[in-house]
Parts: sequence; structure tokens; C-alpha cells
Amino acid sequence: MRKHIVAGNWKMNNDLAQTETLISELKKQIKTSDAEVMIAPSFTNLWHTFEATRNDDIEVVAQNMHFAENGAYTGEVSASMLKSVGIQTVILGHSERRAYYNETDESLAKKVDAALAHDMRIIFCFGEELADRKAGNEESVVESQIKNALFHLEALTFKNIVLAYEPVWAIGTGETASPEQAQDMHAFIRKTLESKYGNVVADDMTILYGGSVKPANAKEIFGKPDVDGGLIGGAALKAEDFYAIVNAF
Ligand SMILES: O=C[C@H](O)COP(=O)(O)O
Repeated sequence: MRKHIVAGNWKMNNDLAQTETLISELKKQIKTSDAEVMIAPSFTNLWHTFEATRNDDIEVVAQNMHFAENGAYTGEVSASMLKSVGIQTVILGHSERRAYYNETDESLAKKVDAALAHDMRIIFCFGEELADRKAGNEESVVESQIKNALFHLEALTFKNIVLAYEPVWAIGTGETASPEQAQDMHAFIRKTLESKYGNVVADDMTILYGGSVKPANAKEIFGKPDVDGGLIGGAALKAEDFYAIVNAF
């Protein structure tokens, strides 16, 4: 079923004290909303944040995980480790992971399989770079990112997947895709899914937009028919701004 979701990706921000402050600020802002609310703190703060928001309408999610179950992978965290601290959802394929940590469609396909094998929900990120858009290749880039990492899956597993379209040129730059650019790409993503999995999977897919979403532009972006929510970076670090975005639905 298609849902409205607003997820705050804190990236590598907030130590424990800052996390506690932000959680208490977030709690003051919570009111009934049409959107599911998620926050993704760093690994060190996952358990604390999970415990501290246990009774609130906030799901705590991880920013990444490894595909292996365990073993000699220094610095990495597995799906079962995440689940052991209450985490049910993981962000995979963020452009910063692809750019700085060499994540590829191939390694992401393995991470997707591992998360699904643990019955986790995935927020799967992808998006073109500025050069791709300038060359008019944005659709083919996005299509291959989706196909290479996800098209080996059975249709049924898509109920555990949320897609997040994040044009790299709009992340943390202050430059947002126009609502029309977001809508056009989201419609294309749905068409891509439909070509392999049919219209039920395509229509039911929740597709988030990410890239410089702020209180000032959220309503217009979320107003587009194929945009089901947002993956928020910078604006998720201020409780008031984050909830202004949540309440833009
Ligand atoms: O994960 C979130 C996205 O990278 C968007 O970040 P941003 O809102 O700071 O542009």
C-alpha cells in the first residue's frame, strides 16, 4: 500500500548529547500526521534513539548495513545486529555511500537481499548526477540503478521496499529539483516498475523525493501526484523544520 513517509537522514551528525537534545525537541513537535515519520541517526545512537522514542510515532532507521551476516568486516554492521537493537528499516544506496565508499549496483543488490532475508524494510536510494542531467541521461541512469539492484526480486518483496529518488546535484546544495522535475522522474520510476512487475506493484510503491527539501518547498513537492514523501537531510537536524515538512502533507 502506498504511504506518505517523511524520513530524516541525520548523516554523520549529532553526538549522544546532541541526539538527546534533538529527540526532546522532536517530541515537542509531534502531532497526528498523515505521514509516517522516520529518523536515521548514526550507528552509535541507534539504540539510544530507539529506546527514547519507543512510545512516539517515530520509527528509528539505520543509514546503512553490510550484506554479510557476520565475519571479518572491520567497521561494518549487519542486518541481524540492527534487528537486535530494534531496527526494522535500513537506508541503502545513498549517493554519499555510492560516491565515497564505492557502493555499486552489484553490492547494493546483495545488501537488498540481506535486508529482505531478515524481513527488514528498505529505503532504496538512487539518482543521477549533474552531468547525467546535463547530457539528458537522467532517465537511463535511474532506470539502470533500479534494474541492476532490484529487478532480480520477486514482485511480492516490493511491499518491503520504499524508493527514494535523490538527484545528486540537489543534495545539500540548496538547489532543489523543481516539483515538475520530481514528478516527471517519479512517474518514470513508476513506469519502469510497471514494465516488469505490473501496475499493482507500480501503483503501490511509495516513492520519496530527496534533495534540499525545506519547509518552504515541501508542500509544493509533496503536492505532486507521484511524490509520496521525502528523505530529508539538512532540514531534519532542526526539529521545527523537520516537523514543518512532516506537516506539509
Ligand atoms: O538523505 C537525504 C538527502 O541526501 C538530502 O539531503 P539534503 O536535504 O540535505 O539535501
